[in-house]
Amino acid sequence: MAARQSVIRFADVGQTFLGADGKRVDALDGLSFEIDRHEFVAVLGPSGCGKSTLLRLIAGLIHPTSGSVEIFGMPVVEPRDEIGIVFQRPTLLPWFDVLGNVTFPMRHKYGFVSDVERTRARELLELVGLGGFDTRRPEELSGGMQQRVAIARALLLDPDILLMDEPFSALDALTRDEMSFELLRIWTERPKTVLFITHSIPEALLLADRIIVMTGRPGRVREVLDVPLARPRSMKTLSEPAFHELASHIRGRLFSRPVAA
Ligand SMILES: Nc1ncnc2c1ncn2[C@@H]1O[C@H](COP(=O)(O)OP(=O)(O)OP(=O)(O)O)[C@@H](O)[C@H]1O
Repeated sequence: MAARQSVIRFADVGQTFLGADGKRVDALDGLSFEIDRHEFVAVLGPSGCGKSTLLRLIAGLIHPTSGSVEIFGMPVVEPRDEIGIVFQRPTLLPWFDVLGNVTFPMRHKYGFVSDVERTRARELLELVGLGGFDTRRPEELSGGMQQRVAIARALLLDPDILLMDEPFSALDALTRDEMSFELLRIWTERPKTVLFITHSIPEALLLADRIIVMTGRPGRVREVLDVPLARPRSMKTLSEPAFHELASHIRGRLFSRPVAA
């Protein structure tokens, strides 16, 4: 069996912000966990518990007030190419066509896009099911299609780590299920370490190897749960008894208060 390799490591991380009213907001407190290479980990927690903050820490967009955040054993000091990010909204640039949007990270980083990268971008568009859509404008695409473009863009620099912040929450329920299965297919074809933030217990169970369940603010780890559901997962997975047992367990954890130590 291959040795486990920790890719993301949070050690006793605390994050405090100063609100607009000058009051201190403790967003995270004593947060510790590790994520292994090519693991798919979902993060579930009540609104405002610091899930996006956790993602921004990994992305190097903010720095922890206390504790340490490491990627591949090195503290995160700035945004890195090893990380691709997909947000809730696709945030496509309306003045670029689909290909221009997917290749944007290259243009932003190097000031130009090579033919090799254009070819790679077209391959990624095939991968996300948008082959032949290169010259379309974002406004011509549905929400699900735009989010596929955002996923292709996040994969352009071939990141080891994919951070996804509620990427499907703005989509209708059917498209959301479809996108979940698409993401699993992409992850199988191009293994990545994925951290996926969601409010949806079924979505977390369908996608993840492990689920980090957080407490309310300040966010801490309430439980890290293995998801032993067989892969490949399909619509059938949703009706497995184990799926329902896990969902009800998580629901109980999310809606119970922590017991004082
Ligand atoms: N830059 C900031 N300045 C001040 N407060 C902030 C800042 N960023 C986040 N916060 C606060 O930190 C807390 C955690 O925010 P965060 O967005 O990480 O939560 P979340 O779990 O992602 O929320 P949701 O599930 O509603 O998206 C919230 O109370 C938020 O208001």
